[in-house]
Amino acid sequence: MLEVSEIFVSLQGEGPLAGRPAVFVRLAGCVPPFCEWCDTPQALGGGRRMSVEAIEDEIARHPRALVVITGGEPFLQWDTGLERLARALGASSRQVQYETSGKAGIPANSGGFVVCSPKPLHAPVLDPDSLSRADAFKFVVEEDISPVLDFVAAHGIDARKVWLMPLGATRQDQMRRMAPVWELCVRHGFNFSARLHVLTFNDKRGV
Ligand SMILES: C[S@@+](CC[C@H](N)C(=O)[O-])C[C@H]1O[C@@H](n2cnc3c(N)ncnc32)[C@H](O)[C@@H]1O
Ligand SMILES: Nc1nc2[nH]cc(C(=O)O)c2c(=O)[nH]1
Ligand code: SF4
Ligand SMILES: [Mg+2]
Repeated sequence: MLEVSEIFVSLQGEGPLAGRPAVFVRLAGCVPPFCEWCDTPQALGGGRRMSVEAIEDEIARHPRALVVITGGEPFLQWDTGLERLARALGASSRQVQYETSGKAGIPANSGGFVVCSPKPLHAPVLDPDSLSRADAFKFVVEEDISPVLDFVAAHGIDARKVWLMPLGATRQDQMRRMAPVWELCVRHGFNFSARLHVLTFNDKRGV
């Protein structure tokens, strides 16, 4: 069984696969300390208990090539159902992409494209083996980029795997921070990620 916050169909709004049609499975529960600016506080506690088969059935109703598994912290539920769901999706023609902070670890055989969004306050609990399994890193930037540069240097991360994304759960905050974050990407040779769903729908949920 898995604790689910929501399942919805949309477009991937951020990161390396932005723009792609996708089914989103948002698993419930995260590891404290929570990010003070988390834009999905409804997913930090418990969710609706669903069997892996029921989630597969729900996903099957939406013929999208990409399944984004997010949260909360999805890998918290690896041993209690997510591994089984990942295997079932792997056996289908779907591509899986994970959104993770990395603080619950990243399994060796996730079978998907892992986008890790490390937070400075979690850095002490992130294990190097897990981080080596991330396919891309998406850092949320408010203003000061030095924690990102320190993290990238400490873990020897290739700039081509790094995306900077402006902090902000509203259109107004995104608009305000896009230019400075864009400039930081230009200066340091990082990729830029907008938050397309926020720019398009502001702080609406389930998009
Ligand atoms: C809600 S989190 C769920 C996945 C995982 N817990 C994580 O943090 O990566 C999904 C993505 O939204 C980002 N995010 C959350 N709140 C945000 C905010 N206020 N502004 C910008 N990005 C935010 C996270 O960094 C992460 O990349
Ligand atoms: N459209 C859309 N794209 C997203 N990419 C990652 C999301 C997430 O909350 O993990 C997200 C989300 O909530 N909506
Ligand atoms: S790790 Fe992700 S889900 Fe958890 S509090 Fe931070 S942004 Fe929210
Ligand atoms: Mg989101």
